[in-house]
Amino acid sequence: MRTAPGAARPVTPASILAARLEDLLGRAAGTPLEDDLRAARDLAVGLDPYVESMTSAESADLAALARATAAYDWRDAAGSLEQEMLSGHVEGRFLAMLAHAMRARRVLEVGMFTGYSALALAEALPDDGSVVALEIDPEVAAFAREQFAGSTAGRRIDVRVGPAGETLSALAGEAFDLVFIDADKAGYADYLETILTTGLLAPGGLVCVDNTLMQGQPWAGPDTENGRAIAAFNADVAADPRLEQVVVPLRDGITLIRVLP
Ligand SMILES: C[S@@+](CC[C@H](N)C(=O)[O-])C[C@H]1O[C@@H](n2cnc3c(N)ncnc32)[C@H](O)[C@@H]1O
Repeated sequence: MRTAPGAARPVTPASILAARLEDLLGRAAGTPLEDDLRAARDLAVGLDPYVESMTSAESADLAALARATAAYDWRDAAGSLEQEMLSGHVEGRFLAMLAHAMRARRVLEVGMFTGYSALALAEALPDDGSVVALEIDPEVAAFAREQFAGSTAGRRIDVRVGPAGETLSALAGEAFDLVFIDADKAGYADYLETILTTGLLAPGGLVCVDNTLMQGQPWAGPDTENGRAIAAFNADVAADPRLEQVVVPLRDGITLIRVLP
């Protein structure tokens, strides 16, 4: 279901919970549960705004990119693109913080959409750093390139258009300090395996994988294709003796993965 410009729907476990509690509170008006439900609603509804307000602000370039993405009518776009795909302020700051902490120079993104996370990462790199951003959809890649052209750090982003399975193979021989996987969920397992086994991850490098909570579907349903893909991916990573990982419950979940020495 693609929303009208500006009217984003809840797509994270916390925002879905908040919307459900809001609905329950409306239905419980005048009952003995009303006060307790209001307290639960306030806790859930206030979480994201509080986290946002206590996180360093996004750059003017990122704010403009987010505004342009929200203003665009994705109902006309091919495929299943929608404004809710954009990672946004807090996740962008989180990725940038990781890039800074690691002193990353080379970053790889699998699944760029309109370029929010690519630009957030590019802003965190030194002048000679670069982000290689993979995207299958040529129209959204053109949208992102336009945004990058009007930004300060956009020149550090190298966009490669095509199916990630193919563009990853073409990158063989290059090594990246930080890899962000955020494309089709059914492809995650293959992307991670390719990255781990073809030298794309530099020694000491980190892989970040987005949407690993998938709106709560792996533990609370409903049963969807994406939910099943993420549940299987998470279980495989958890059982992989080569890896150490932590699932960070930020937005829709980000798993950080490193290869054990
Ligand atoms: C969740 S969005 C990425 C959001 C982006 N990282 C951000 O933070 O704003 C997923 C993107 O992956 C792209 N994608 C889906 N399947 C792909 C594939 N096989 N190869 C490359 N990109 C793919 C989609 O077109 C979409 O733009």
